[in-house]
Amino acid sequence: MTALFFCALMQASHASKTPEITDAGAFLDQTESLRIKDHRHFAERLAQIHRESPALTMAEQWHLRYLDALESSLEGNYAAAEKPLHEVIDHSGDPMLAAKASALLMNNLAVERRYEDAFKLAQQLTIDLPRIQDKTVRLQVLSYLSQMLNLAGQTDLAIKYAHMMEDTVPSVTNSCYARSKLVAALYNAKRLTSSSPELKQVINTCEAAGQPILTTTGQLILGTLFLEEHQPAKTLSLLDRIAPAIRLNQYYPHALSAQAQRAQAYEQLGEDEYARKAALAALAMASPNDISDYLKDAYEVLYRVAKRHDDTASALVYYEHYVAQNKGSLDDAAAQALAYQTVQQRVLTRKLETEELSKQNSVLKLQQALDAKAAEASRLYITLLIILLAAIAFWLFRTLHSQKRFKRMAIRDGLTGIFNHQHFISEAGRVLRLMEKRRGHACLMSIDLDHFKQVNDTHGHVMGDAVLKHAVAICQQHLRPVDLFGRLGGEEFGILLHECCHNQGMDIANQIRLAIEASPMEKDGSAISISASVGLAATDTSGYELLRLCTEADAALYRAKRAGRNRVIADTESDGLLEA
Ligand SMILES: Nc1nc2c(ncn2[C@@H]2O[C@H](COP(=O)(O)OP(=O)(O)OP(=O)(O)O)[C@@H](O)[C@H]2O)c(=O)[nH]1
Repeated sequence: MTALFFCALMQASHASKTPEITDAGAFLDQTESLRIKDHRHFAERLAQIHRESPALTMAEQWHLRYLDALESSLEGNYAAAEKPLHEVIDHSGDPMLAAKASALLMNNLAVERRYEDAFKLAQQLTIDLPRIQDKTVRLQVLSYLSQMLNLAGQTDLAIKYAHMMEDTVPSVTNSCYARSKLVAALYNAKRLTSSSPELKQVINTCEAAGQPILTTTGQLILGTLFLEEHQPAKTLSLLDRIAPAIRLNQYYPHALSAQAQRAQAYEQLGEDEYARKAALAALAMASPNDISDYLKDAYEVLYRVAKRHDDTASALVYYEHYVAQNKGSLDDAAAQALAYQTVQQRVLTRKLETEELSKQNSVLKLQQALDAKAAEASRLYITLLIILLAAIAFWLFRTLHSQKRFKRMAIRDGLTGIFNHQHFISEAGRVLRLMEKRRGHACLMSIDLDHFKQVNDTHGHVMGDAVLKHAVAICQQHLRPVDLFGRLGGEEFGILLHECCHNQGMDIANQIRLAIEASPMEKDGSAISISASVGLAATDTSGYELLRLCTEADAALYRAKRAGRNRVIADTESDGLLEA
């Protein structure tokens, strides 16, 4: 019975005049709108546009090619339609036209029983569906999809697409198309009874929409349901009522279906002779190689009637035909279902492969992201480590520098850089103990600049500092690294000469004094004369005790001052003072 809906879109044509082609695009659109309503007029207009060959844009040329393919399809010449439809799909560059071409090609392929190719297109159209925004095209695609899925036994999907059709373009005609697909799917799903509201709706809507073929299709389904519900009288009454419309429509599947139903109804009523005649009338309509459910029903009726009347030979022949039709019909259904499953399986496999690839891709991406993060973290750690090491190094440097500074501050005089008093005394004590052990000699000098107060008073304190540094530098020129040199306070300095006896000490002290005297301080082109008094004590005359050496050197210095300054005086054991 599904076949009733299949390719049932052609309607008896009405003669009408063809206008002149002024706007080719509009002319093509109007022509397309006639494709179902008025096939003859549609064909005439196509012939006209080819005859008059108006100048067409590229888009119009593609549209015309599609309409030519549509015409071939409506004429049943599916082979002629296939190539142009493929060209429109692949090269027109117009997604809506390509969608219409795909839907039409899918329908043609199904009619030719090339189910696998048809379902491949159905699969693609299902994917493209959300992008098909043009409502008319969408309606057309949904209609073909519902039909295809119904063929494949996917009735739930077929019902879903039929509902979507009704929502797409609300109009009586579209409602008729949508409800036809819905009823076909519901019937196939065995969800219809003779009292189902959907059935009444489709008959009434299609009648109101002026769609006689679809109206009759609905009515024939009702007839079949009456038969399934064992109400043959109702079937016959219905068939009588719609007979004029069937004759007028001249639609072969309807005529065949009606005849087969009539045979079944008579058989159910026990009217075997009427049943036999009706079944033979059905067979008479068919071509020798036709395979259909209606022929199967007719042969079944003939077989049972012959059997009941003990016409075994005829019964056997009819039974063979019945089996052939049944097998053909079952084979066709099986081929449809198998093709659908094959395409679905391929799609599923591709999907799984894609998912697997995308999973692998995700893992790779994740890995890359992790690697990048790890590299970033490593860079961060390295940077932090470098900063930390730099901070530690800086801290160490600062600490060592500070320690060095503090150490220096602890042992050196801030102005002159030589040992301070405390460190000089401690070092001098150590060296004297060493000398005492080795039985070596050392000399302790106490040096004091003369009249230094006057330098400060005359030239200022800053100049006084410069003179102090100048005097220290002169002294250092006469000392060895092993000798100790310290500032004992103010303008007074101490020197401990290492491995040095009394006489050597006197010589060095004198050299220093003379050098100071001979090196006046330069200031603004004039010279500031300086001199120093020196007191000397030596271990070979005063022993190794530091306190005694200091006391004696100081006493000698005091005497040098009193004796007139700028001189060296040594304390001796015998005669007290010895002036150099
Ligand atoms: N510019 C400067 N002056 C200092 C420093 N320490 C001490 N003095 C000064 O040195 C002077 C020492 O003076 P005095 O003790 O009277 O001795 P003097 O003037 O050298 O006289 P005599 O020692 O008797 O020859 C004082 O004026 C101190 O202020 C210093 O670090 N810098």
